[in-house]
Amino acid sequence: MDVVVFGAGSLGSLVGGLLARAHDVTLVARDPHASRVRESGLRVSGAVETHTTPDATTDGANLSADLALVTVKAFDTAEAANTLATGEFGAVLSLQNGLTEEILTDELDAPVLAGTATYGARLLEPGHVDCTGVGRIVLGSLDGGPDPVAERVGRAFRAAGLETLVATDMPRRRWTKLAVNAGINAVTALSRVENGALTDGDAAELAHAAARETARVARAEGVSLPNRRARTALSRVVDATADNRSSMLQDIDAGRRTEVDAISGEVVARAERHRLDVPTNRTLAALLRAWEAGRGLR
Ligand SMILES: NC(=O)C1=CN([C@@H]2O[C@H](COP(=O)(O)OP(=O)(O)OC[C@H]3O[C@@H](n4cnc5c(N)ncnc54)[C@H](O)[C@@H]3O)[C@@H](O)[C@H]2O)C=CC1
Ligand SMILES: CC(C)(CO)C(=O)C(=O)O
Repeated sequence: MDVVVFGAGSLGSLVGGLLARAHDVTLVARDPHASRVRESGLRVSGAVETHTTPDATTDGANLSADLALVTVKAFDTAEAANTLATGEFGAVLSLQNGLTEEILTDELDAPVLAGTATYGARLLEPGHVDCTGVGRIVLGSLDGGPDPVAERVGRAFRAAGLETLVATDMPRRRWTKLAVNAGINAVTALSRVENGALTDGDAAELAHAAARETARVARAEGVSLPNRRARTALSRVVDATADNRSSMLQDIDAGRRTEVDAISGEVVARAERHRLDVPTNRTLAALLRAWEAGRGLR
């Protein structure tokens, strides 16, 4: 399979590097990472050790491939979609946090698949990505149900040794992940604590309230996500990732823009469409956006 990875930073370099063990991969990345990969290949270290030689470019326009994998940060999705629209792809798959697929479906003719990734990745230096944890990629039809394109992509991922599940219930999985991120990411980022601090107490209650509100909005969107399921998912992720600093907290630590708009902000935006009030997400989004504005990041 030919694969273009649009936005090869941490996650895109890891997944693209692993896919290059079995497929023709082109990374769309920034320099100096792109030029280093072209010169010396891509080193993957940590939980998976390998060295592969994907192609790499800084120009994502006019490319064509069987699959475009979108791994830019959520706030770069619209620009990525505009650039990808100049090319031709058999399918497009996002592995980003937050609800970004709708931005891709608006711009692109190719079928857009939904995906989630629990692999951990960190770009250590140009040409070198660390796999901080082997997780799983789950992908499938954006609307749910069986999908031959998703099956084909799943087989290609597994052929390259990536842990991959093709699921028929992506709507519920996307919203469950959003509920978990709306709870954990926003609360840990604002209170500067590891995920494990949300095991109990007031901060945990706040995270669960954000997840519950998200589940309510999911149901208004026609997705069956009971509060109980969102609560259990959040508690499981807190336990499984107790020592993690969430990606949003890492962004705050590094003084970078966060993915608030695609997580808490998206819950608020969708709630408004259904005339629902989501006061916890509204407050969390406002505080995160105020932090970004105060640092000139928005
Ligand atoms: N890093 C991780 O372990 C995981 C990340 N994710 C999600 O994956 C997405 C990406 O996260 P990271 O890889 O950590 O972010 P990152 O910031 O390391 O990578 C994104 C890359 O896209 C590049 N980029 C953006 N626009 C571009 C353009 N027009 N042309 C070329 N390059 C462009 C940026 O320069 C950056 O290197 C986020 O939504 C994140 O939440 C999900 C699971 C795990
Ligand atoms: C699952 C979780 C909350 C792990 O930290 C995550 O997705 C993130 O940090 O973005």
